[in-house]
Amino acid sequence: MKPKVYIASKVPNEVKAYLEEHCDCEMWQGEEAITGAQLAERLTEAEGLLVSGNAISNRLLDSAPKLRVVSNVSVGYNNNDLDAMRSRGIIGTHTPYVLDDTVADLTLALMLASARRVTELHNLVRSGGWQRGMGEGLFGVDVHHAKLGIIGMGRIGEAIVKRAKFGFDMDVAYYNRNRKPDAEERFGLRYLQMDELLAQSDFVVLMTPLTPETKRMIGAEQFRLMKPGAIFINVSRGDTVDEAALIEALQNGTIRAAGLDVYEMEPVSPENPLLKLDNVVTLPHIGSATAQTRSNMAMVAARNLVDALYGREPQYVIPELKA
Ligand SMILES: NC(=O)C1=CN([C@@H]2O[C@H](COP(=O)(O)OP(=O)(O)OC[C@H]3O[C@@H](n4cnc5c(N)ncnc54)[C@H](OP(=O)(O)O)[C@@H]3O)[C@@H](O)[C@H]2O)C=CC1
Ligand SMILES: O=CC(=O)O
Repeated sequence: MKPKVYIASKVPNEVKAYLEEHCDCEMWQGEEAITGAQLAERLTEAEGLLVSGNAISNRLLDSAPKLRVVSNVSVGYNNNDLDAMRSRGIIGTHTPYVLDDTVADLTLALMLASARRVTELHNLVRSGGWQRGMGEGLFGVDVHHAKLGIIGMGRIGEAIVKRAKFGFDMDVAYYNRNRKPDAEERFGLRYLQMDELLAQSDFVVLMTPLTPETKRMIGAEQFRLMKPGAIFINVSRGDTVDEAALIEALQNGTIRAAGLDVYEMEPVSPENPLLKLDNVVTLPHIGSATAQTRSNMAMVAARNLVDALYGREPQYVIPELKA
């Protein structure tokens, strides 16, 4: 008998075919993303779950008595209750590496768009505001040769460094929980304590996972330490930043601008003041979302799921859940 699996997000046909070859699959068919309540109703018989973005809470697991494997189609797993999974012996997997370049590309897009005011000027042209030559009031700042400070020098951090150093001749420093001598040597990186990095950088990019330690690691004090011309980019998770402090820093000119892919509340409320500020470029948590990369992520997640269900060591077990 094939193991029963619930596929909670749309996957490409070849991934579906692979899963169907090995598992007895049921798949979410809704146009909108599945809600937590809808997911809970569908897990009573499932031994495996392929999921993208839904919280894996203790409550959800209570409604999934046969579940043995949760395969996340994401590298981040901050929405997985690891204690609850561990206590039930559930294997958890994720999809590192496969999305690094795509997320790094998007990070550079946010840096460029914020520095060169791309969305603000796009809106100005579209609304008929380009009446004569552009004055210096609309000038941006250079990305090339600027100082970049990256907080969280992991897989994606390194992919950002490659682009920034070799594409834009940026002077890159980093702060990380543990120093990375190997990356320092390969890329000629400077290691700085966080306060020093904040004070020196023209661009501050936040690229840590969300953990109890990184929750709101950037707040009013950290924005005060940044240069008045600094541009802040967050592609990690919304809760790594005190969003009220960010809004204040952007409104009162403590920093120049921000490029954001993630928010405290997602989807972000249309009433969120961040959406009304010209010096903010906003994206809908779309860092890894190209067709190729999402498809590749789904295949990695499917392989993780099948391997775990068939008693083989999956390639990417969540590190905290490794035996
Ligand atoms: N917006 C989007 O669509 C996407 C967002 N992400 C987010 O990016 C995160 C990073 O991904 P990835 O690069 O693959 O992860 P990695 O685990 O490779 O890198 C994370 C880095 O952050 C460091 N770190 C962890 N805690 C701290 C801390 N308290 N202070 C300083 N540094 C810390 C780690 O250091 P150490 O090595 O010492 O532990 C590590 O070097 C994901 O967890 C996810 O939240 C990822 C993909 C897409
Ligand atoms: O946010 C996306 C992820 O893969 O993590």
